[in-house]
This record gives sequence, C-alpha cells and structure tokens, in this order.
Amino acid sequence: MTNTVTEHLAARRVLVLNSGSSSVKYQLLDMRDESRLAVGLVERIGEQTSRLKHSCLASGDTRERTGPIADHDAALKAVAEELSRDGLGLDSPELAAIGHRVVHGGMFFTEPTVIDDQVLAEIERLIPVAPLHNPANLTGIRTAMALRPDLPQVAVFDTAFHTTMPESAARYALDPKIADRHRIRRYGFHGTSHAYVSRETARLLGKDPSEVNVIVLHLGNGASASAVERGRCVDTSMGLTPLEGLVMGTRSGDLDPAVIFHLARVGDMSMDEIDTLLNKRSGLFGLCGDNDMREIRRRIDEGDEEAALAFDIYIHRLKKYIGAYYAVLGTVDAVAFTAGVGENAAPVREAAIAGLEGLGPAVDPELNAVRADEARLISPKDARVAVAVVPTDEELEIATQTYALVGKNN
Ligand SMILES: Nc1ncnc2c1ncn2[C@@H]1O[C@H](COP(=O)(O)OP(=O)(O)O)[C@@H](O)[C@H]1O
Ligand SMILES: CC(=O)OP(=O)(O)O
Ligand SMILES: [Mg+2]
Repeated sequence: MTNTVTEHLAARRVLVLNSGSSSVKYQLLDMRDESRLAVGLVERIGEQTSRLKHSCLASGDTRERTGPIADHDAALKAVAEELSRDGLGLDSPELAAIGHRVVHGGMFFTEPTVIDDQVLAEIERLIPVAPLHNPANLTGIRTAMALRPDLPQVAVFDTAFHTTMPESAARYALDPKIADRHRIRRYGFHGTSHAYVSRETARLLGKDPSEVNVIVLHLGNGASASAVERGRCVDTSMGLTPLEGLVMGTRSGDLDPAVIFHLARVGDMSMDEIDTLLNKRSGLFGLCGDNDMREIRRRIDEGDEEAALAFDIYIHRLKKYIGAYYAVLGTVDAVAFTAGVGENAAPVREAAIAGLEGLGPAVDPELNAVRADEARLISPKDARVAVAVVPTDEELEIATQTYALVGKNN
C-alpha cells in the first residue's frame, strides 16, 4: 500500500460536486457522522450575474460573491478558494475522495465508479444523449482531477438506480436491431434522488425498503416519476434522455414524436432548433413564460389565465403518471413528493392527489400547509395510502456511495 492510499484511509471527508447545466451545487461532508462542513451553490454560470453562495457550517459563516463566472472550470476554482478560506481547501489531507454526480451513465455504469481515462471517455461518448448535463459533469471532474490528481474521483450516475427496470419498461417499441445499434432504450435519471427518497419514505412508514412499494415524484427544474417496488426501480418517466415524461421547467416531456417531423417539414425548423425548443423553451416556460413554480402560483393568485392553464397541464401529466404507476405496481404504500417543487409547492401536491381518493392516497390540507425541512407525512391518519414529503439529498447519497467505494477499494 502506498503512503497516499494509507493517508486516504485515515481521511474521512468527501467533497461532492453536483454540476448542472448552469450551476454547481457542492457539499463537504465528514463521513464519520455524515455531518456537513460546508455547502454551497454557484448559479447562472456563463452569465454576467453569476452568484456563488457558500456556507461554512463549522463557523456559521456565510459568504456571497456576485459577478461573472465564465464556465464550470472557473466556478469550481472559485469553490476551491472559498473552501480554502475556511481552512477546508482541496489540499487538505483529510479529504478521502471527491464524488461527482454524472447524469448519463448509459448501459455500462450500474454502480459508482472510480474515474480513469476510460470512464472519462465513456462519459464523453454519452454527451449526445445528455447534452445539457454530461459536458458540465465532465468539466467538474477534469477541474477536480487537476486540483487533486492523487485523490480518488468517483462518478455516481443518475441512471444507475434505474438499471433494474425490466425490458418491458426499458425498451421502446422499435426494431431491436436498430435500437441496440444506437443504444436506444429508456435509461431514466435522477436515480440517486429516487433511491434516497424511496428508502427515506420506507423509513418514515417504519418499514424496510424491501417491504414497500413507493411512487416517487421528483419535481425540480427537471422532473421525473418512478415506480419503486420493494426497493427496486421498475419504471421511470425519463427515457433515452431527460426530455421524456413529466412537464418540466423548460422541457416538454411526453409528445407525439410526429410533432418533431411536423416542425421540421411544415414549420421549417432545423433539428438543432427543435432540440432547443423542446429542451429549453417548452414545459412551464414555453406555456406561460415562467419556469419557476413560485412565480406561476403568484400569477395564478392574481387571476392570470395563461399561468393557470400551464399549472393545469403540469398537474394533468403528473396525475397520469401516478395512475400509470399504480397499474405498474399493483399495490402502492406511499406517494412521495421531492425536489424544489415537490418539497415546497403545497398547491402542486394538493392538486396532484385531488380526485385520487378511489386509489387510496389523500392529502390533509393542514399537514400539507406545514413548512418543514424534514421528511413528513401529509396524508390523514386513516388514508389507505400514505402521501409523504421527503427532502431529497442527492449530495449525501453521492457522498455515502463514494465513501463506501473508496473504503472497499482500499
Ligand atoms: N418555495 C417554493 N415554492 C414553489 N416552488 C419552488 C419553491 N422553491 C423552489 N421551487 C421550485 O423548485 C425549482 C428548483 O428545484 P430544484 O430541485 O432545486 O431543481 P434543479 O435541481 O433541477 O435545479 C424552481 O425552479 C421552482 O420552480
Ligand atoms: C437529469 C435532470 O433532469 O437533471 P436536473 O433536474 O438536475 O436538470
Ligand atoms: Mg436537481
């Protein structure tokens, strides 16, 4: 065993980087007790109004920087500087590993993986099926590797939790020769969140994950639903790319694929224009010009009909997926809401469950109105199926998986 490896064995901290298309979320955790030492967010990367918000939980100090941060490389260097100012820099011998969220892992990566040149090449090869996410993930990894080349860097894939889906759910109704040649199948995303939230929901019910069936609704800017049967994913709403499924902040979700031919032939749009339209200018934003649920609710309260219709379309799709996953699972023990919208928007939870009493779930309006940071039930005591709000913690889940892998390898 080399000295470096021995040092890593003694080290107990993991830095987690969750690089999104225009943001980086990060956390530094002490894995002895899973406590957070520092957390932060860099937003609006590439714009003039970038913002870095950093909190050191040990000292209670919070700092904010505004001004242009050109790209993910610059963002990560700024994060490293902030950590150094708190004596928590990347050069610390306490650091055991860096864990990276990687959105698309294709068919190859079913487990967290220590990153080497081959892994980097595979993540790069998958860019066409995760164009908003994998490039940012790669920059994060490369910058972190340059800052600490001696440290294990671990990739934790959004797709991994969904690799248990049966072929009947994972395959599209396409000629398998064509589908296999181009690796076209349903991969699913947000898996780290679906895994964490389904387990936490079981815990809330006082059960083991292997004893319960849960429908998880991850409603952030990107949004996806999953059907989790006894701890294993059996279906999810995102597909080859994170475009399929629910109505999202800026993504359309499900459409008749012929809409694309129609836009190309009759609308005279190029493939790139259609790609941008469906990924960046559709969903809630396309429907009403706003992708933030807070703003949409505010407009609805003021009587705005365009915002009200966008909300109704969002809810209608969500309800359809809840119904579909009832059929997939047969019996359901809980429906769990998570991510920015799911955790915070009580009207979304209320509207999505309204009318589903025949299937079992119900929402208690008073419990639903409570604002809290911890996992909680919002269904009445006598509801046949529980409804839960479970704050997701992708960073903790990534840190746990990263630390377990580094420990195992050493
Ligand atoms: N208090 C709130 N009420 C309603 N919606 C909220 C609230 N806070 C955040 N959101 C919604 O959550 C979204 C961000 O969710 P998040 O899970 O952080 O997304 P992502 O990880 O995809 O960036 C925002 O765009 C907004 O629509
Ligand atoms: C996969 C995906 O949609 O991720 P996000 O919600 O972070 O955009
Ligand atoms: Mg997210």
